[in-house]
Amino acid sequence: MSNNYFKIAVLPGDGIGPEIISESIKILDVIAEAFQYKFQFDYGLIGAEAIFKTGEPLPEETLKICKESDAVLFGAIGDPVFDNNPEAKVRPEQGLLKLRKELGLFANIRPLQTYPSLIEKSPLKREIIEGADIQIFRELVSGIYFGEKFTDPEGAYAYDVCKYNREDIIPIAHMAFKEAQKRKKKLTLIDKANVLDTSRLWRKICQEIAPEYPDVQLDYMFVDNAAMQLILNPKQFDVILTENMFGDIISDEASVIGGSIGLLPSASIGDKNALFEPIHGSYPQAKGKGIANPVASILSVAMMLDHLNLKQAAEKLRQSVEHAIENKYVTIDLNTKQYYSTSEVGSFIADHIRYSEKSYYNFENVKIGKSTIV
Ligand SMILES: NC(=O)C1=CN([C@@H]2O[C@H](COP(=O)(O)OP(=O)(O)OC[C@H]3O[C@@H](n4cnc5c(N)ncnc54)[C@H](O)[C@@H]3O)[C@@H](O)[C@H]2O)C=CC1
Ligand SMILES: CC(C)CC(=O)C(=O)O
Ligand SMILES: [Mg+2]
Repeated sequence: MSNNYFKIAVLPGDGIGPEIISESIKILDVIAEAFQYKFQFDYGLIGAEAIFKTGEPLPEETLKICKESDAVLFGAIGDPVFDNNPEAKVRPEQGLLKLRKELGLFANIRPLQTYPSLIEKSPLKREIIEGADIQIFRELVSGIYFGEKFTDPEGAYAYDVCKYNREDIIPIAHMAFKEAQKRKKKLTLIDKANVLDTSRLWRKICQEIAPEYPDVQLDYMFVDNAAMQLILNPKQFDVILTENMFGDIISDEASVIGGSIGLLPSASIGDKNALFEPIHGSYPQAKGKGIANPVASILSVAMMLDHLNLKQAAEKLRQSVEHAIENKYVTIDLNTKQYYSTSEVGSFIADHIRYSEKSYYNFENVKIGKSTIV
């Protein structure tokens, strides 16, 4: 990887995937110009689109592009054709799961923050959510999503096995402890150790590792209680560490604190590869309507820039996203009375980067799209 030239694998996927990814590419083009970087975009098929075109949810060619990249930018996969057909053997989600496994992306980091101008938009009360700031570390390549599975041909029973090895837990646990050291020094392991052997293994390993991080307070919480505590008192959390399925579920729940799932980005990190994706899915009901919030994907780009060590560009991008949100330049999920389209929000953020980097930014220079006022 040279200092200013980066190969980015781009996998738009299904549903709103292509729409949000096209806003992220718009942003990367502006960042390339403003900061003198060169991004080479190599596009690949994945998910339902890949099944329809090739018969496979993750074609070999896509995997090759990803393995040869400095980072992968992923949109979303999933299509009602498969969601509504339990008999389908080849499914879009298999493409994403296989990609995560093949790239060894063991840690999925999902940051959650609140924005002052969105506090009133949340169904939760101001005093509960104001200032909430949580980093979720979700294990991504083991557990029940990857265990042995079976469906009885007669349809009488089915099972999915949840299995964890020590080696699956240790690396992500260290990452989470280290992150807690940089923050408020509190790590909460969310599990179901009162029932599950796998959860007891997670607790045992965290207890073994904890003495290496004496400044970090390690807490435990059962996942059913955690689902409640996240809504009752999210400010009690700093860094959360959890297994694959619990992390999937509680992070969608936690997105309500920020105002919309359309705001939450993520980084999936492995030893050799890294992939950046919103936490949401393909939101098929919104496909082609221009209403999807592109911010989760755009903030995933900020996480990608951090990973590529382009910290200044990442910081500028985050400032521009905040500027858009604070100026109420948002999609319909955040303001049903006055809203902008997916591409208008992307352009507003891109223009803010462009003009403020050239130091002649003022609000007049920014193209104001036509908002819809209800
Ligand atoms: N990483 C991925 O690619 C994921 C894929 N999926 C797939 O996506 C499909 C739809 O799944 P759902 O359970 O409906 O989850 P979803 O995350 O696609 O949508 C759930 C709800 O979240 C909101 N939402 C999601 N993204 C948004 C955005 N960018 N802007 C504004 N609002 C947004 C909408 O209200 C939507 O009805 C399924 O096929 C599922 O398997 C689901 C989760 C993750
Ligand atoms: C669609 C699944 C494979 C994953 C999921 O829901 C997620 O990673 O958030
Ligand atoms: Mg999910």
